[in-house]
Amino acid sequence: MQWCKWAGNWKSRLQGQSTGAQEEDACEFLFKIIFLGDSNVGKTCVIHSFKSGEFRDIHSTIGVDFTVHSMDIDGKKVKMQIWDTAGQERFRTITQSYYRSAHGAMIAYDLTRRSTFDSLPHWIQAVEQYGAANVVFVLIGNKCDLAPQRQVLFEDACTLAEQTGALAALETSAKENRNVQEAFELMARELIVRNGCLVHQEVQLDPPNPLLYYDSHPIDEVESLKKKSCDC
Ligand SMILES: Nc1nc2c(ncn2[C@@H]2O[C@H](COP(=O)(O)OP(=O)(O)OP(=O)(O)O)[C@@H](O)[C@H]2O)c(=O)[nH]1
Ligand SMILES: [Mg+2]
Repeated sequence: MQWCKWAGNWKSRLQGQSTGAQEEDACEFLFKIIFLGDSNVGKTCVIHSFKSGEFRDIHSTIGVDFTVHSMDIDGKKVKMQIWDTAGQERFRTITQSYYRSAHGAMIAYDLTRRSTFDSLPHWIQAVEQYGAANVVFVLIGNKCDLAPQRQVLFEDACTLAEQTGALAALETSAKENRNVQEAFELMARELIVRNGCLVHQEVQLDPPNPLLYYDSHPIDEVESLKKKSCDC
């Protein structure tokens, strides 16, 4: 099994205690997450898998889509407002305007297509340029169910994560629903630590193209988050 080499002091961030100030326990959290990456890497499928646990073949995104999914983390209700952007070049100007108020960015590549990994520095730079300061970002190598066609080593993703200050590098499969919940939980835990208590009014709900709202699903224990690479 490959193990993810998290960048930074990830262990303490996954312990749960690091959010332990008593006043936070009563808080609800709302975080805006932007999902970026080249076209066809599987961004929309990963989001759908996160919400429903199911895989569905989906048409290429036009512009930006929006959805909300709730999580329960150590008894705290965390709403993840997810902005799914189109990877196609022709939508870049539109999508960049959605970076501004994001707390976190999931930057995805297709591990069977090297060119999508080579694009990551571009996406990271765009987050730095158009996003707020200190946006938390995670590198997502999707389609790990297609391991025989792999063109990107997991070690390369970990190295890039470390070099660029990413919170982590993970490999996911939207098709087999692997590491998808964990990727979002990792992001949520980090954002709780960094942002503390957020009121809903701080993030405006102004979706350009609303999708469905889904109920919350309890997610797995913290320990399982430490094993976040695919078995592929
Ligand atoms: N084998 C496999 N195929 C996947 C996976 N995730 C997505 N796909 C396929 O990859 C293709 C692209 O998926 P999308 O989710 O539409 O990709 P996207 O990144 O949202 O693309 P844009 O909206 O154009 O930016 C589809 O044919 C999916 O069926 C996965 O985990 N494994
Ligand atoms: Mg899409």
